[in-house]
Amino acid sequence: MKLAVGSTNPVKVDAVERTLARYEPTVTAVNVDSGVSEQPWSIEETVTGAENRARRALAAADADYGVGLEGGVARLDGTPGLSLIMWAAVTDGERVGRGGGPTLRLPDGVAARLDDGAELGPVMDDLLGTENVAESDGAAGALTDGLTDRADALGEAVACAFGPFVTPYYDVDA
Ligand SMILES: O=P(O)(O)OP(=O)(O)OP(=O)(O)OC[C@H]1O[C@@H](n2cnc3c(O)ncnc32)[C@H](O)[C@@H]1O
Ligand SMILES: [Mg+2]
Repeated sequence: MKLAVGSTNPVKVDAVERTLARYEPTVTAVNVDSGVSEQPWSIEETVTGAENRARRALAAADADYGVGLEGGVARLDGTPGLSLIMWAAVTDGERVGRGGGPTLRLPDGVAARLDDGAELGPVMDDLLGTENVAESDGAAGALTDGLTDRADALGEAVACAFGPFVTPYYDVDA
């Protein structure tokens, strides 16, 4: 399976490679514009970023599928505070599959800085005393003491987005 991933962030490439290992993927990382803010602030904007990355990656590389991953934040109905969300999109050039990853609450101190216009990656680095945590364990790793991490979390979104392409069930009547 030939895949074009719409990011050069190693954690995103790793998430795709590991999740789809069964299909022995060859992965090309493509530096595309997400077409949304650096820090998406809603489910809609985050999904749109993932879709744009998937389409643009497929257009730029010789691949069977384009895969886009986008991180965002959102205030979700029924939960307090600000949540970190993540979405994946997959396209074969015709259809698009979408899948969400885990959601976790951000600390209120982090949320306050995002409210002031900051991006999550640098704010997490300030909190943790790290450099580029968004390219390794991520907020998901740091805020769970490693019970999960950003690659695993993004991988769940990738798996869910691939459903329509790797099963027959989206094309039949139930
Ligand atoms: O190079 P790209 O693909 O853009 O990788 P990125 O790390 O910037 O990832 P996103 O654009 O999808 O994420 C939007 C912002 O949210 C941050 N972010 C998302 N998930 C994160 C995580 O688990 N830990 C730290 N920062 C995260 C990220 O660093 C950006 O500032
Ligand atoms: Mg980014």
